[in-house]
Amino acid sequence: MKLGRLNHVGVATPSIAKSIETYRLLLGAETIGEPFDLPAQGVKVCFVDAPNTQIELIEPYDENSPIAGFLRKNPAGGQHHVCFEVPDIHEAAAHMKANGATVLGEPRIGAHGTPIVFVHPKDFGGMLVELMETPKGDH
Ligand SMILES: CC[C@@H](C(=O)O)C(=O)SCCNC(=O)CCNC(=O)[C@H](O)C(C)(C)COP(=O)(O)OP(=O)(O)OC[C@H]1O[C@@H](n2cnc3c(N)ncnc32)[C@H](O)[C@@H]1OP(=O)(O)O
Ligand SMILES: [Co+2]
Repeated sequence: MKLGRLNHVGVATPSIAKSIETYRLLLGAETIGEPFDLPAQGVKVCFVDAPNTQIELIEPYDENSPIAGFLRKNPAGGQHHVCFEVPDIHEAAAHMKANGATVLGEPRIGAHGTPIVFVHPKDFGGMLVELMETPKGDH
């Protein structure tokens, strides 16, 4: 297991459109991608570029979204997860499990087109962690 760079901070929002306005107005964000749907992950997604990482705005795709419960508890939205890159997702998931952490499901393809997996917030002091395999060529 080798900890890689902070790829993104996931921020749940009831409205990506409204959040984009806020990031432009209050933070001066200039490079903001086009929002897109990821039905397989139950979210709509939009990336806001910061110089050293990205903010991943996520809005529920439908009522079965994994972030629906979070938004019921936090109706205005909020910081939802942090995503660290790892060289090998299967090795990282096995390492987590071997050390007693709760890996949520099997690796699947995430918003950057590489495999991701989530680790339960109880294993990280209340912070939901996403692991993402470093895209080929970024090593
Ligand atoms: C865009 C695609 C992809 C990418 O490529 O980047 C993504 O980022 S997708 C992001 C959305 N997908 C996921 O979050 C998938 C993994 N998440 C889950 O499996 C669940 O959300 C969860 C973490 C297991 C929580 O399940 P849920 O049923 O929503 O919550 P509970 O109500 O049962 O809560 C249990 C417990 O956990 C606390 N909690 C819930 N969400 C978070 C969170 N984001 N951060 C911190 N803590 C969280 C919740 O408050 C409960 O705590 P207690 O009340 O103390 O038990
Ligand atoms: Co994410």
